[in-house]
Amino acid sequence: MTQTIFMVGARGAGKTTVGNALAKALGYKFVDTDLALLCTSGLSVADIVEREGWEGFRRRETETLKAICSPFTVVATGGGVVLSRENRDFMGQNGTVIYLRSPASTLANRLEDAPLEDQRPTLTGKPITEEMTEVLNEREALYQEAAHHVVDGTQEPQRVVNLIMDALALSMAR
Ligand SMILES: Nc1ncnc2c1ncn2[C@@H]1O[C@H](COP(=O)(O)OP(=O)(O)OP(=O)(O)O)[C@@H](O)[C@H]1O
Ligand SMILES: O=C(O)C1=C[C@@H](O)[C@@H](O)[C@H](O)C1
Ligand SMILES: [Mg+2]
Repeated sequence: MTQTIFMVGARGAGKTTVGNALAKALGYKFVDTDLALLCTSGLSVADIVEREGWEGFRRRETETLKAICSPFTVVATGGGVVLSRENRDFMGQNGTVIYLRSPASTLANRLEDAPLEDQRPTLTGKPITEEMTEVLNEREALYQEAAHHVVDGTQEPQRVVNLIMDALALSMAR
C-alpha cells in the first residue's frame, strides 16, 4: 500500500470525517487541504473566492495539496480537487486515491444539517439538492477516473472506514 491516502468526493461526502477516523485506525497523520489553506492564509474559502475568484482558490488548493502530501498520511481533499488534471495526476502518482461515493440527495441532506457557509460558498447559486446533482453530473467521471477504490459513502462513518481498510488490504494482496 502506498503511504499517502487521498480522500476525494463531493461536498458532504465525508472526506474530513471519514478521513480523520481512517487516519486514527491506521495510526497515520491526518491533514485536510481546506483546513490547511485556512490555517496558512487565515482566510476562509468564501474570503478567498471573494478576493481572487474560484480560479485563485483552485490555484492555492493545488499548492496546498502538493505541500501537505507526506508519508503515512491521510489527506482529505476539497470537493473540487479532481477538476484539475494536474491534481489528479499528482494524487495518482503519489498515493492511493479513495472516492467516497454518495447520491446527491444524501450529500444535500448532510449539507443542510451542517452548511458551514464560510467553507462552502455556493458553487452554482442554486438550491442545495439541485447544486449537488449538477456537481455530480459534472464531476462523477473525474472522481471515478482519479480513484483507485470507489467506496459506498452512505454507510455510517466507522463502517466506511472498515470498507476502506478492506479495499486497501485487498489491493495489497494483489
Ligand atoms: N458516512 C457518514 N454518515 C453520516 N454523516 C456523515 C458521514 N460522513 C460525513 N457525515 C456528516 O456530513 C457532514 C459533512 O461531512 P464532511 O465535512 O466530512 O464532508 P467533506 O467531504 O469533508 O466535505 P467538504 O468537501 O465540504 O470538506 C458532517 O456534518 C458530517 O458529520
Ligand atoms: O466542491 C467544491 O468545489 C468545494 C468543496 C470544499 O471542500 C471546498 O474545497 C470548497 O468549498 C470547494
Ligand atoms: Mg472536508
